[in-house]
Amino acid sequence: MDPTSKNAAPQDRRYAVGLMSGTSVDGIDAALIEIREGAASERPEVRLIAFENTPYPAEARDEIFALFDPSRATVDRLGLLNVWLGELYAEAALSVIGSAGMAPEDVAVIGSHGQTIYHAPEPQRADGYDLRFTVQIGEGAVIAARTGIPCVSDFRPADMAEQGQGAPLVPFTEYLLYREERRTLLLQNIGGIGNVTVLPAGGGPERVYAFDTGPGNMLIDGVVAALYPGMTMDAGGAIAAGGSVDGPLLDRLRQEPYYALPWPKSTGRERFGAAYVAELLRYREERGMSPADLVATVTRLTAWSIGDAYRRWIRDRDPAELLIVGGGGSYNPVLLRFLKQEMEPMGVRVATQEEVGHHSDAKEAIAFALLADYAIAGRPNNLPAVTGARRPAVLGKISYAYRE
Ligand SMILES: Nc1ncnc2c1ncn2[C@@H]1O[C@H](COP(=O)(O)OP(=O)(O)OP(=O)(O)O)[C@@H](O)[C@H]1O
Ligand SMILES: CC(=O)N[C@H]1[C@@H]2OC[C@@H](O2)[C@@H](O)[C@@H]1O[C@H](C)C(=O)O
Repeated sequence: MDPTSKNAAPQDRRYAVGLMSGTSVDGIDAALIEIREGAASERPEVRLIAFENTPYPAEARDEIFALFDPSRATVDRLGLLNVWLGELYAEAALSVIGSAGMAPEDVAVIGSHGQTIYHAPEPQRADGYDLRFTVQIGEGAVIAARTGIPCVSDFRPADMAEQGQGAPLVPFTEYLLYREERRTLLLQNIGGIGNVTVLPAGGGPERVYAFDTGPGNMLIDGVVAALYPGMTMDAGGAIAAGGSVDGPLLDRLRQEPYYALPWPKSTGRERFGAAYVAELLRYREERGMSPADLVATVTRLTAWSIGDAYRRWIRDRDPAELLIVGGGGSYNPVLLRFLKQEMEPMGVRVATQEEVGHHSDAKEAIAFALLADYAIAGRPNNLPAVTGARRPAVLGKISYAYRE
């Protein structure tokens, strides 16, 4: 094929960087991957070459949290943080490339998820239009300018423009990379929010579905940060291990209407953020509950919500053999123990990404590298069955770099 033709196949072997900064705002994940076209280009082969996590500077982290409150997210602050994060993301990309002894010229594309500041996937009626929007910041033009590498960013709006939820996007790459002929797999990410992807045995892309199960670490982190000054997470589940689950509170929390909503559905801080945590803290004070008991209870709730999602929406249609847990929650042994107690009686084995030969932390960054690789080639990279979009779309906005 003429390599200059518009339809030229992408280079056989290429390198891409993926940047992810998730809803828990713990930092920037950067993955450098090698992509090779698989047989008949059906399944790309991906190899992780380098991975780094750079914590956000405290100042930037504080500003991100401040802007989660829409009344404080004025255009001047949002505009500034957008380019500020662009600088931080560019540094993270250059650093992971350097760590592998490679140069920016070796890398074909950067895919940057950005920082979600606000997500409003349900249509809002205005002027006769049904409007959905989502705000991810971290300016792609800055990333491209600093690195000299084309950057694909802002992936979600193109899916929403087709009436999709704009989330979750990672199932597209999970389908490419994990699907099996004989086993139905559940891929459960426990980040800030929890989300599950169902890959039915031997099924095509139209059989995949995925949705947010509810809180991931968001409630655990929120409660810990409020009750244990200086801490941002329940590292190793140490606090939950010393507490007991409060049955009446757990029962009450299970009534949250989100769990009973049918998919497609997605959620975020708007539902399980500061206001929700403030209510939990009030309840604890009124009842004189110990801090550790509250942490244990929200840990149990998080595991329950994952089991509940399987019981309610998945088990009857796609009985699964294995649930693979990824995201920071897989480093919390108490959460994992509770999750096993939920899933194993239903015949689903629980394993971590590491236990099946992958990397929990790098998974989403790898996904955005691969999504960018599709975007830059003009190939559709959403799963309409998953997001609810009415048709496939090419997600991501491209900022080209000027190369001398
Ligand atoms: N050693 C650990 N012990 C307990 N919890 C941990 C540990 N390491 C990470 N976590 C939890 O994982 C969270 C970060 O998870 P992750 O990086 O997967 O989230 P994210 O990518 O920001 O979120 P999302 O996937 O929802 O966008 C931390 O905030 C913390 O709650
Ligand atoms: C709007 C947004 O940032 N959503 C995140 C969030 O964090 C987990 C879950 O909620 C998922 O829907 C999504 O991220 C991943 C990367 C996704 O789109 O697949």
